[in-house]
Amino acid sequence: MPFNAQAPFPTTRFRRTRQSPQIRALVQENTLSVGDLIWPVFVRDGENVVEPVQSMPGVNRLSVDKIVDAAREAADLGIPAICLFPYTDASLKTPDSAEAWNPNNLSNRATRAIRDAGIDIAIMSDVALDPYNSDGHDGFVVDGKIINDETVDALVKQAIEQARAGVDIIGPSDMMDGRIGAIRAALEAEGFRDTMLLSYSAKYASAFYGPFRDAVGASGALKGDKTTYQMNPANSDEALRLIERDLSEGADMVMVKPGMPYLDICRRVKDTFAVPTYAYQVSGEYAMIQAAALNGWIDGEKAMLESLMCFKRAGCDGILTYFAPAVARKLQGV
Ligand SMILES: NCc1[nH]cc(CCC(=O)O)c1CC(=O)O
Repeated sequence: MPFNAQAPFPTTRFRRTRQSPQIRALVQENTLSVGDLIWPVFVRDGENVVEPVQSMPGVNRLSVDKIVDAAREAADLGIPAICLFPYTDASLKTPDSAEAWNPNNLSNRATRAIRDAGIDIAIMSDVALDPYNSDGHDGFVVDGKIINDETVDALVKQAIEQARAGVDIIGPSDMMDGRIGAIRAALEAEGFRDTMLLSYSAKYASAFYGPFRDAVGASGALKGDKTTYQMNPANSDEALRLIERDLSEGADMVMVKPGMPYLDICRRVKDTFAVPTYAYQVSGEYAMIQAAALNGWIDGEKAMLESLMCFKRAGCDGILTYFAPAVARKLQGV
C-alpha cells in the first residue's frame, strides 16, 4: 500500500470522512449482520423449563420443547445457525462416556425436535466427551492421562449419531489429534456427504470458559485442567499448523476460541488460508460484558455491538455468541 502517497496536513484531514453518520457509513470498511451469527444454547431435561445460568446473566438452560421455541425465534430473526450444548445429569456421566453416542441423548433429542418442527435453521453440535465424562475431560482418562486414539474412536461414534439425528454442522471441540480425518471418513462411509465440519482448530486452554462449565454442569466434575490437549495461550504459529492440519483432513470451516483476546490469531488464520473462519466469543467474555453492564460500568449494548464488529474487522466470517438474539433484534430493529 502506497502510504507515502499520503499528503501532509492540512491537505489530508482524516476528520473530513468522519464528519457525519452518512459519510461515516460511506467509508465504513466492515459490517456486522444477522447472517454472521451462530447462537450457542444450553439444553436440559424436563418440560417447560427455563433455568437461568447464574454466571451468564440473560442465558438460560432450556428443556427440549423450549429449545424448539428458541430455534423458531432465532430463525424468525434471521439467525442462520443454533449450536446445542447439553447439560447432562450427573447420573449419566461415566468413565466410558457412553451417553455421548446414545441416539436419544439430550443433544440428539433436541436436534430431532427442531428438525421435526420444520424450522429453517442450521443445527450445529459439539463433539467432545466432557458433558458425559465423569472426569469432566474431553477425552478418556486412563492413569491420569487423556488418551488420544481411543478417544477419537468414541468421538467418531458421537459425531455419527449427531449426523443421524439431523445435525448440519458438526463442531469437534475436543482438540484430540486426528479426529477431523476420522470423523470425515466415517461421515462419507455412512453416506453423510453434506454434513459439514466446523473444527475448533485453534482452541486454547482458557480461563474464559469458566461460566460455560457451570452452564453444562462440568465445573464440579473436571479433575485437573485441559492443558495437555488445548493450546497454550502463548502460541500463534502452532494455531496455523493446526488449521492447516484440520483443513487437510476435511474441515469445511475453522474456529479460533476464545475470541476477543485472540483476534490476532483470527487475522493470521484468515490472511494465511482464506477459508471460512469463525471465532467463539466464549462464556467468560459474555459474562464480563454483562457483569460490567449490570453494574452500570459500561454501556452493555454498545460493548456487545463493538465486540462483535471487531471480530469482523479481524477477518472472521462469523461469530458464535450468546448475544446472538439480542444483536439480531438490535440489527433488525425489533
Ligand atoms: N469441549 C467443551 C466445550 N465446548 C465449548 C466450550 C466453551 C464455550 C464457552 O466458554 O462459551 C467448551 C469448554 C471447555 O473446553 O472446557
